[in-house]
Amino acid sequence: MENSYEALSLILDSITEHIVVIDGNGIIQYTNKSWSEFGDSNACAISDDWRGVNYIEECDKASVMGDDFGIQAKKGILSVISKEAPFFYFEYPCHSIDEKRWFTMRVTALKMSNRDYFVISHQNITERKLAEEEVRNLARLDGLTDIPNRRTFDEFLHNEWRRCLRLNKPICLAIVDLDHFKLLNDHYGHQIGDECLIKIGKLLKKFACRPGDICARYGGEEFALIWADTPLEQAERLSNELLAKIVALGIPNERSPTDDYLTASIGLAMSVPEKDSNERELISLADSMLYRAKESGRNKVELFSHPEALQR
Ligand SMILES: Nc1nc2c(ncn2[C@@H]2O[C@H](COP(=O)(O)OP(=O)(O)OP(=O)(O)O)[C@@H](O)[C@H]2O)c(=O)[nH]1
Repeated sequence: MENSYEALSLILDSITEHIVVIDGNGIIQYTNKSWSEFGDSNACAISDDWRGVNYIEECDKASVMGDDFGIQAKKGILSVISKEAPFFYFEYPCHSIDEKRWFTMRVTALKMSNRDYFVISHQNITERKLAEEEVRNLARLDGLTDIPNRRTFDEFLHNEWRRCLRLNKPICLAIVDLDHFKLLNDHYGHQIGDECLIKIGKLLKKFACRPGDICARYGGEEFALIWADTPLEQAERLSNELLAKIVALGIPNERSPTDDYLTASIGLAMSVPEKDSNERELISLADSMLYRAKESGRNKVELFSHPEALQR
């Protein structure tokens, strides 16, 4: 095969990685075709007129415009130029208006004609990132109802508890347990039971809309909702609304001794987290309120809050 500059340049132009070579001062010496094409399609001014452009300064410009990855890229390039690191590698998001995208950036040193150069290559890793995101989502969600699972719920509550502690804000937890669900399962079959759980999951999603909210499948026919930074009266109103919506689904449960249609009971608890307290107290309070709701007739909300929290 021909061993010429032209042949090597054609080879570099044929690969999908975006490659740019800079000198020790950051001045661009070479770019391959993929690099220029990517620049063109993303309206980068330096894509075709790159001669004399300082790549490191371009990273600076990106960071001034709020791109933290520009700062990381610059640090990485400088660490290889100063021989502090043998190479630099990082993954960064670079989303366009209509598409999620991720890239890797790799910086390696290159000695040519006794001069130091640095090869910076960018590779599109969007496919891998989307697959990883999908796996992460599957691990976070309950397989039947497609809402967060117990593990996600526990993590979320732990974080929200600490956030509300820092901000001195109230946090509410509602444990929602379907009434006489065993009778529904036994009478109509497990598959119909599953369909009910899916409907309840869909409904719960509508009750967890803000960033501090979550709904989750807590156990078999038990669900949970967290409403962070929410006063008890508002959580009580939401809980009652949820019970009414469950009845309005009109799911028959004719063997139930308490109602002809599927209902639920809710144990609701509110707390304003304090130092040395933890979220387990809130869970056990909501649990005991749920027990009370079941004991006192079902299809109702029982609530608890620390008396001092009520005064805030
Ligand atoms: N179809 C279906 N049923 C489930 C699932 N997980 C739990 N269950 C059923 O939920 C029922 C829960 O029964 P219990 O704990 O006795 O509660 P309950 O009948 O709702 O009675 P109360 O809570 O006292 O009103 C059991 O029959 C479980 O088999 C599931 O994934 N699918």
